[in-house]
Amino acid sequence: MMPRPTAALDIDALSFAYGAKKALDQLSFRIYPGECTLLLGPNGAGKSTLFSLITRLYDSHDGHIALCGFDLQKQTGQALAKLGIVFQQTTLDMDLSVLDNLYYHAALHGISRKQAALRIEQELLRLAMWERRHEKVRQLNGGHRRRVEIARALLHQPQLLLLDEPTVGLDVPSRQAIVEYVHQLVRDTGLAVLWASHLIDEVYPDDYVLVLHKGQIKANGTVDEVLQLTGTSGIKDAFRELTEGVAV
Ligand SMILES: Nc1ncnc2c1ncn2[C@@H]1O[C@H](COP(=O)(O)OP(=O)(O)OP(=O)(O)O)[C@@H](O)[C@H]1O
Repeated sequence: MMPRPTAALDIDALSFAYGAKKALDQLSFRIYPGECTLLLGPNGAGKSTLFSLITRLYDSHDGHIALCGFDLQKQTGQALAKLGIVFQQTTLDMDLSVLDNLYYHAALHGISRKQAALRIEQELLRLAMWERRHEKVRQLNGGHRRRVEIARALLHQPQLLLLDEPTVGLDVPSRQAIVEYVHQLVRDTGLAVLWASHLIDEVYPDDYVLVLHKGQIKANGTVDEVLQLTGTSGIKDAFRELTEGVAV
């Protein structure tokens, strides 16, 4: 058997508390290149806390996080260089053009102008946004703004992409386009994705599913494995079963 590649994200016995309130309790899981993992959890499950720890907004000395083999605590710069993120709230500059937003971000990452031009063209073409590159972000609809944010998160060629509910507030066609685009990207480039979502219908059959509830992992596996574990025939029912009657 071929040895598995290094995990893009390796979380080991990770815990975190806000004062006396435990938000994450001994989380361990891995995501490998070319895998899309949907992180499902009801309100308060701990999704935002987990993302804050992976992006190092918060720090935990209780457990370990490694990105592509780099320890987030000891090799922070190398680890974070492997990470791209799209936050729930847009962080684009509304009054700059699509291109200027992307050049600005590339400069922050130390990418040369020439290299940035190549990367920006590649990502905007892939997202069908190249034609709109001179438009101000303010003129774009929500779905197109999201695409620009995804392009931006990919400019420095990360190996792990974190998506924090990227389709919230979008209409169905825009949502479907983003879900399809991200899955295509995973298939084509071997990117690893951790996608926090409330929307069960964003799960594809070959995705991995991680169900978080009250700071603990309730299930972690392929869609089929989670259905088997819960004895259900749909991921919606499985989620309900695992989170004990919490409304989806
Ligand atoms: N700053 C904070 N101070 C105290 N407790 C907090 C703080 N932030 C989150 N919590 C608590 O930690 C737990 C996990 O919250 P977290 O925001 O990570 O969940 P979530 O899954 O992202 O929820 P949502 O889907 O509502 O954003 C919850 O019980 C929450 O009340």
